[in-house]
Order: sequence, then C-alpha cells, then structure tokens
Amino acid sequence: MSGKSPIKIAPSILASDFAKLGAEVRAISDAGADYIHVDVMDGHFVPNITIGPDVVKALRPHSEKTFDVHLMISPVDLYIEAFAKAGADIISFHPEAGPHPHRTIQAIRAAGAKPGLALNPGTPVEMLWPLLGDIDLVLVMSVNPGFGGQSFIESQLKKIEIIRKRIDQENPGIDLEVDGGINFETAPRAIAAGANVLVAGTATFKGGEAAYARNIATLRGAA
Ligand SMILES: O=C(CO)[C@H](O)[C@H](O)COP(=O)(O)O
Ligand SMILES: [Fe+2]
Repeated sequence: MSGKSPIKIAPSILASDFAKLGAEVRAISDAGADYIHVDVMDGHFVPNITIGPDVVKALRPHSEKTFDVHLMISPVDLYIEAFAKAGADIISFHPEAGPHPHRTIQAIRAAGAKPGLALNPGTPVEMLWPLLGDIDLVLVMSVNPGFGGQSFIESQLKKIEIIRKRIDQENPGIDLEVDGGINFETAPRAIAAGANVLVAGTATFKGGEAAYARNIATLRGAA
C-alpha cells in the first residue's frame, strides 16, 4: 500500500450466525472491526440471496462503526435511497449491474452515502478509470461474487497493484478494499499489493466469539 492509510478490517457478516445478527455485529464492533461489511445479494446478479435494507436498518443501532454495504444486485438505483436511509455509510455496486454507473454514483452521493465501485475478477481495470475521481472506495473482488468461504484468486493482486498506483496519483486517500478469500496467509500479500481495507468473513468468524478480537488483530497485523 501507499504507506499512508492505516489498515482497516471489514468483517463480512455473511459468515456470522444469522440467527443472532445483532449480537454478532456488536461482537465484531467490540472486537475491533473498522467497517461492518454487509453483502447484499439478489439471486439475479449473483446466484445467492441474502439481506435487504430492513435488515440493515435493524442492525444499525447495534454498532457505531461504518456500515460498508456491498450491493450485488441489479438494478441498483431503485434501492439506493432505501439502503442510505437504513444507515449505509458506504454503498458499493458493480458497474455491470446497470447502464449508467456514473449516474448511480451521483445517486449514492445525493442519498448521503459514500459511493464505491466493485470490480469482479473478470472485470477489466479500465472500467474504473473514468470514475476514479468520483468515488470514495474501490472494491476489488478476489473471488467471484455470491458466496463466502471461496479461495483467493491470485491474479487480482496485480490488479490491486495497478489500482493502488493510480489512486495515489489521482485520488489519494480513498479506500482500496479487497474482498474474498482473505485469511492470515493472503492478507499480507493483499496489503503488500496496495489494499488498505480487508474484507474478511470466514477468517473473522472462525473459532467463535472468543476468537473474533484475535482474528481481527492478526489480520490487521498482517501489514
Ligand atoms: O462479497 C462477498 C462474496 O460475494 C463476501 O464479502 C466475501 O466472500 C467474504 O467472505 P470470505 O471472507 O469468507 O471470502
Ligand atoms: Fe462483499
């Protein structure tokens, strides 16, 4: 990474116990999470269905940390206001999910949230360049979106390196987040490539609540 931004850990609640989501969000907040990463899937853009704005609204009082909402839905624009009103601080979307990504970014800002752009492993980095000055976060998917617990796709490290260079030149200070297959072994390599926000579902929640603080500290210490 550029050496300026501290590493942030964003546990993905996809790997938490859905039967006690509020308690899980409190537990990871207390354990040192920086962002609460919420994976929203619609069964259409990705082959899985998770949660919607009402769940974000219900979880919001359980943590004061940044709610980092990753939309894997199509269309996006129809739901931006609902997620922003529910308490999303950052709203990321995939450019393939609609015809006008710049309009979507404007709509996210108008709704009072910070826009993020998410790139699938097969999405060329060039899709990002015209929009880099308009966003607050780049999310590099290091697995194909839809499921937790998948293996890290190595080729995304090069993409992170390329994006880090361009961020430092054009929009320094924005987050470069890596999402998918992050564990104690891949975390240091993602950080070395330039990521400053690590999404980690499986690696945060493994071992039960007593291990959350240690897991988060180990991931952070990977720098
Ligand atoms: O966006 C996602 C999947 O589409 C998740 O955030 C990601 O998979 C995190 O889970 P894990 O750390 O277990 O890989
Ligand atoms: Fe995600």
